[in-house]
Amino acid sequence: MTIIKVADESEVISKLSTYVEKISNDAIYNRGKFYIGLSGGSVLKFLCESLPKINTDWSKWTLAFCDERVVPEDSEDSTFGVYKKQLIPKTELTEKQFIVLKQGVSAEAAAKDYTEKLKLAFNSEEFKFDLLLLGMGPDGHTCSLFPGHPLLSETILKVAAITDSPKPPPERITLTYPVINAARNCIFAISGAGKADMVKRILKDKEDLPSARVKPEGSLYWIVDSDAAAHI
Ligand SMILES: O=C(O)[C@H](O)[C@@H](O)[C@H](O)[C@H](O)COP(=O)(O)O
Repeated sequence: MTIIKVADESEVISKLSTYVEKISNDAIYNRGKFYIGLSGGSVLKFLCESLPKINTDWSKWTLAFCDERVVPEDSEDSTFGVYKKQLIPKTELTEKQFIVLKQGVSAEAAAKDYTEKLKLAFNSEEFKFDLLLLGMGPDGHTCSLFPGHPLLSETILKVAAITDSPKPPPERITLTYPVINAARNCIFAISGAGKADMVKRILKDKEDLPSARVKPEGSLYWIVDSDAAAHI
């Protein structure tokens, strides 16, 4: 694990650009494609600002979601809805490159459908992402994997439904650890004093919280600004 401490949120955003640029260009050079998993919450804002700055072959990108809220795409709670408005117009990406949630069905049906879409995108039963961009909530959750939730021990499903998310909205789909930990790279991007206590509990005290269970086969980076890193 590499911990990268930076001064503030704008440096989190510029570090993210540097890492995503390098990882995407390596993947495209070595395998001709780049598979990335995006998150919502504060990471969404970081990515909408940092991705348009990078030099890459956008046509080789496939974009999926580490988790997504089961809401209509035009709702402001839809993670894809925000990327559609705030990222696509600033890059050469097209909507077709995003693997999106099926609309108008239950969380469980959406999770099954998403699994099928990932199988097609990867042309495999194994979903090996080049990069997952992750956020961490103040309770230590990542994706929609919350402390104490039974989904933490899911080993069969690759994409699971959750209908009792403590963070609203309650219905979501999420990647599970077998997929997260198969990734070639995972990056947490964390900013602000509100995350400082949890950053310490995870990175210093090594508490067994959901974000601490992200231990990919590949590389793991935590980009943390000085407010979030205050206690480490
Ligand atoms: O749907 C969501 O909210 C996200 O996809 C989620 O996984 C997010 O990354 C964490 O909840 C952290 O969010 P914050 O960075 O806003 O605390």
